[in-house]
Amino acid sequence: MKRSMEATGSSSSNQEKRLKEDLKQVGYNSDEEQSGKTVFKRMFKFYKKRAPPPDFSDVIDPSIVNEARGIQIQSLATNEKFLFNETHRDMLGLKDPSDWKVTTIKGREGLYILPGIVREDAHLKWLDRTFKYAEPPNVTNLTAHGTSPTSDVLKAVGKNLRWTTLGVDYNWVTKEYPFEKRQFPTELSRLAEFVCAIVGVGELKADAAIVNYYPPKSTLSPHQDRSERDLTRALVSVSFGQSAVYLTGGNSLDEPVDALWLHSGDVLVMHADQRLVYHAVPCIVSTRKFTGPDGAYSKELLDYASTSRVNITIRQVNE
Ligand SMILES: O=C(O)CCC(=O)C(=O)O
Ligand SMILES: [Fe+2]
Repeated sequence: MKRSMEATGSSSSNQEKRLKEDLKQVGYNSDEEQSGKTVFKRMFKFYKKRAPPPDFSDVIDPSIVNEARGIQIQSLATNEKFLFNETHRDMLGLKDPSDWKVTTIKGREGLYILPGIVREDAHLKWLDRTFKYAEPPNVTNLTAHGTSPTSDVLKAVGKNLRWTTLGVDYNWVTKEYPFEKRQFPTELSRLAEFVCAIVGVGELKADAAIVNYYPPKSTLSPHQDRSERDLTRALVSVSFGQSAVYLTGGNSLDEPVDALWLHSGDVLVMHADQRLVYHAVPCIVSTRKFTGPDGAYSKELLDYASTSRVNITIRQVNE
């Protein structure tokens, strides 16, 4: 996969220039500037920095067309085969696909961003669910320490929760998925199946998900998701709560990197040449407050939603 530097306006030399200027501002000397870090690691560090906060003016807003950066937005032609029904509206909380828009980036064929396709009234319901997902028998980062609660996860350990694996459980140490699987939430497989059908990236029989919980200062380091057994299948990610700067690069850490905003209710699809690219979340940025209908959600959930972020990546691991 090669990207046209001119077309996207985000050539590595431009990025290098900005990063160097920024490094100078924070008092790094030229030896450290040339420390041999990859383009991706420098970008990650740039956006991770908190004091002073980074300049976000280069972060792409996927809901705005930007010719210079190669950002295109299209409506999705809805096909009668995928008629929107009550399940999509009520269980998945999706907007009618005739209102969906899909954003693509020149040179990143296979990457799709669907801004705000989850209905406003469904964001808190999804966030609430993500803490139910963290209950046994599902595995969390706290399970191995024996501190994963059996109920009221948010109230009990919300600040320490980082991830939950669902369905076929990813093994973070061996970076492998086992062959056995547990029951997988229907709403997640339906969401991914529906999105993939509408975007037109082939079938996805989702059987695994990783839920990442991001309290305000947390990050996710640059990585590729390559352990799923069939890498021709798309990966579908959906975000809730506060916004993230999402970095998307190439198949190596030295290729150009784009920074995108991902907001609550946005879906991102990685497919084809974009399925294996390095990506990362260097920072969470507070952009909105959640109030919700009176008494419908706990104070803890409203606080979490108003300060933190949750992302679910839905995957097909087995054939
Ligand atoms: O939080 C995100 O947007 C990305 C999560 C991710 O890359 C992963 O779970 O593999
Ligand atoms: Fe990932």
